[in-house]
Amino acid sequence: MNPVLEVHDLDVSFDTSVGSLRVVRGVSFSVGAAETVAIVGESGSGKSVTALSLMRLHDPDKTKISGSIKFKGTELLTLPEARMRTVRGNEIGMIFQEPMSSLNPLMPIGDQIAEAVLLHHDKSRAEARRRALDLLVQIGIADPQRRMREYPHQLSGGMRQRVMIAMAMACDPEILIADEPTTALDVTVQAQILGLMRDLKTRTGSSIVIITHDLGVVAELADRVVIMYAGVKVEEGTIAEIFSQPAHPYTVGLLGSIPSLGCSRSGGPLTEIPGQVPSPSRVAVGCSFAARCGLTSSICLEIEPRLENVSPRHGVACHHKIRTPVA
Ligand SMILES: Nc1ncnc2c1ncn2[C@@H]1O[C@H](COP(=O)(O)OP(=O)(O)OP(=O)(O)O)[C@@H](O)[C@H]1O
Repeated sequence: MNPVLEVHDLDVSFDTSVGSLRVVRGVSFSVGAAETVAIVGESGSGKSVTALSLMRLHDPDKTKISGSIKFKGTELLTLPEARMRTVRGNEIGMIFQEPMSSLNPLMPIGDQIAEAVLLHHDKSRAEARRRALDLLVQIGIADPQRRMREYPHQLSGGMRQRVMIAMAMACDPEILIADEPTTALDVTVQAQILGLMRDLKTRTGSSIVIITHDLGVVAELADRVVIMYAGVKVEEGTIAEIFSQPAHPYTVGLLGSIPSLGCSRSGGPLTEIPGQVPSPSRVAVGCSFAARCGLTSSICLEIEPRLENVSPRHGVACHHKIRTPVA
């Protein structure tokens, strides 16, 4: 089956006061129907910039985007803005880390969800409100009639995120892009929101792109994983490949720093990857992970590794790929 979303050789640069900064470099991935793909990496690895590019939400005067982003075969990068507006929200939904910045503080949430319904469907106001109520029930909000009349500040963080999900689902998108949807929430609420997303995915058959720095979230939700580092895709594979046969030292480092998995996988203590993601203005020649990697040799400092497949759907960009014995 054809992928719903196909990103090929995506490159994103920003014009800044210190010159042009290339923050995403040649990233490719695809998302199939009803598939969940997680884009994972530490802060500054280019995940959000990639997500915003999918929706063409960058300031066009300050951003240069090249490559190709095809949604159901249509090239989005050259689509006229008016047509792009109908794709956003109608066919591709998006939820962000901080729902407060996307919700209108002055409007009851029932009205906001109904507005989202009206924006994308030819319905009467009464029908839109009924659909809003139905969505609140679907996302597990207790006493939805009362909640409809409440304002965002009257809801907890978890409830606000549920409302954002309801708004994104109001138009039955083919694909939902979720940028760190659980990062601002406490652990119990995180688990509830992930459960809700899993439920919706099963019920609606939407594809999902989830952006996260947290491999724990990935384990809960994703079918495939794209690992990004300093604007580059360094590894990609199925969830089983990434968790049981990680081949890039960066992925191994990320896995070692997940509390529950870190202990149980290796039986050893939690580890941290030393150092931090280089700023886009300081990306070095060769492998951008070399400065933090325990396997670095001279070739890593000279030649940027290209992504090579170690199995049909498992690709790795590293001169010293780790071969984990299959258990
Ligand atoms: N509008 C912009 N202008 C200039 N640089 C930017 C802009 N947006 C992002 N960047 C830079 O691009 C790099 C990647 O940022 P991005 O937000 O995609 O990272 P991320 O992996 O999503 O991390 P986080 O989880 O912290 O958002 C960072 O170095 C960031 O400072």
